[in-house]
Amino acid sequence: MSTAEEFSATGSATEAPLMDAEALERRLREIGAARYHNLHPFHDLLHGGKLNRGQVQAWALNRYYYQSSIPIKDAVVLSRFRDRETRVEWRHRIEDHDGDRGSEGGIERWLKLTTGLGLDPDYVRSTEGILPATRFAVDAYVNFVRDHSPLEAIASSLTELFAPTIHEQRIAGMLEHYDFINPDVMVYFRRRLEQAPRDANFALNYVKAHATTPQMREDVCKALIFKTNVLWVQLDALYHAYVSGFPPPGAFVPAEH
Ligand SMILES: O=C(O)c1cc(C(=O)O)c2c(n1)C(=O)C(=O)c1cc(C(=O)O)[nH]c1-2
Repeated sequence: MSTAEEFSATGSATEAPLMDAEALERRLREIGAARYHNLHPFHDLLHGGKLNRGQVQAWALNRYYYQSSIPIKDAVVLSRFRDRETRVEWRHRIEDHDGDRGSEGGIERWLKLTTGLGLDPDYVRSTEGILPATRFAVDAYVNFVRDHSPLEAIASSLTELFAPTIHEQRIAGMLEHYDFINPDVMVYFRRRLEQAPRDANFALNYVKAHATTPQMREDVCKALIFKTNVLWVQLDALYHAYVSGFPPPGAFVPAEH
């Protein structure tokens, strides 16, 4: 059933708002259960210890582009709100990733991982070796929050509802299976275990309160589907390049195959 059909079947603008909000949450959780990137075969390989160090390097290098674009995306989200309360709530997301003078943020924590994996931080920061599909997908996310409604911009962050489970799997799986991974380089994910639930709960409560019509609820669901696709295609591209073995011209080539 499409999201449009589901909402015309289960809700109307005249129904009690609480019911509509609960139906929306159920639908969002169904979308995550069916489409989140924890289901992607690349993650099975990564968390199950089936990749070599070069393939893990390729994943971390590409993922840096996502990490470093998140605060840019969040600055765009913030710019969509005239309402001070929402901006005040949202701005810590930028600080979480950028840190501050004298305090480290998520981007630096990510560089601990890439450096621990043996990648030169200047090379990682340059983003020169990333896959074209990584760049296109991540840029599409930034453009989405600029070009869609502020409600959809917030809704597109809702994949974070499902992130803590995958972060736990990743910490445990990678520490268990790879001798080149140690707890120090996994600090990024440990920190996200506290940050992601707080952010996801705000976004969920926001869309439940502000998506007050069937069309708005439909738009919220579509924004989440869009975002699951942003995540999924990045792993498709990594799989094609580094598992199937077809890196596109100009992309990072691991020393270890
Ligand atoms: O490792 C992951 O699987 C994963 C997924 C996601 C996500 O679901 O978008 C984020 C993160 N990590 C993450 O670390 C992060 O900071 C983050 C921010 C956002 C967002 O959309 O604003 N998603 C995610």
